[in-house]
Amino acid sequence: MQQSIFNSFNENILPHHGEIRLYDHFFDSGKANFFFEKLQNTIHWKQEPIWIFGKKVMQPRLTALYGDPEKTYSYSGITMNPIPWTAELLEIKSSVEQVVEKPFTHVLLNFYRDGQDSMGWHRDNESTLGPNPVIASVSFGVSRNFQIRNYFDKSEKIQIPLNHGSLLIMQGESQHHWEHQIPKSKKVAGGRINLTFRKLI
Ligand SMILES: O=C(O)CCC(=O)C(=O)O
Ligand SMILES: [Fe+2]
Repeated sequence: MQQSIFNSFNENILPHHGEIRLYDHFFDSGKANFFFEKLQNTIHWKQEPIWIFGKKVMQPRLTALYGDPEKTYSYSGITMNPIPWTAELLEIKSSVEQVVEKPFTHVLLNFYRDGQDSMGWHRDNESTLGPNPVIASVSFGVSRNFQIRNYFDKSEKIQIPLNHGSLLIMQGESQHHWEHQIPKSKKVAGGRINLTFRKLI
């Protein structure tokens, strides 16, 4: 049986204002290996530009958006059209939904090819995600550090490794009060695929 999201084994990582919970071995290593290979080879990965302070820059990673066809997703000045769900993505989505007990409409995928690929500080607080979004983040491949800091007091910082097959759930006020990033690392060798399931309203 799947664990409930409110199970005490998966304690809230945040000290206040929102919830972030980690399920470290959500997928066993056999399943996680299968999904990493499959996604690496079949997802339509692209390197897309974004706008930062009025400047167009290439994102330091590959991305893709899959999901229900009728809605597009916009962030950092770009609009992405979803590609229809694949069998593997639907399988991962359904496992995650059994824990979260809420449906998702889209998944944003990130492929960090090596330690030089990264994602900068941000909050997932676009109005199309609703006021207190639930975001479920699945990781396959090499472990990368996930850093979280208080948006209003940047000295309050938390770091956790996101391992092969892990599931991280962010909800409540977390996207108002806290920002997150995947920093570059000289120590990392190998690729990592991350999927963030979202509900667009
Ligand atoms: O790669 C990760 O774990 C973070 C992804 C993320 O924050 C996002 O897609 O918004
Ligand atoms: Fe994010």
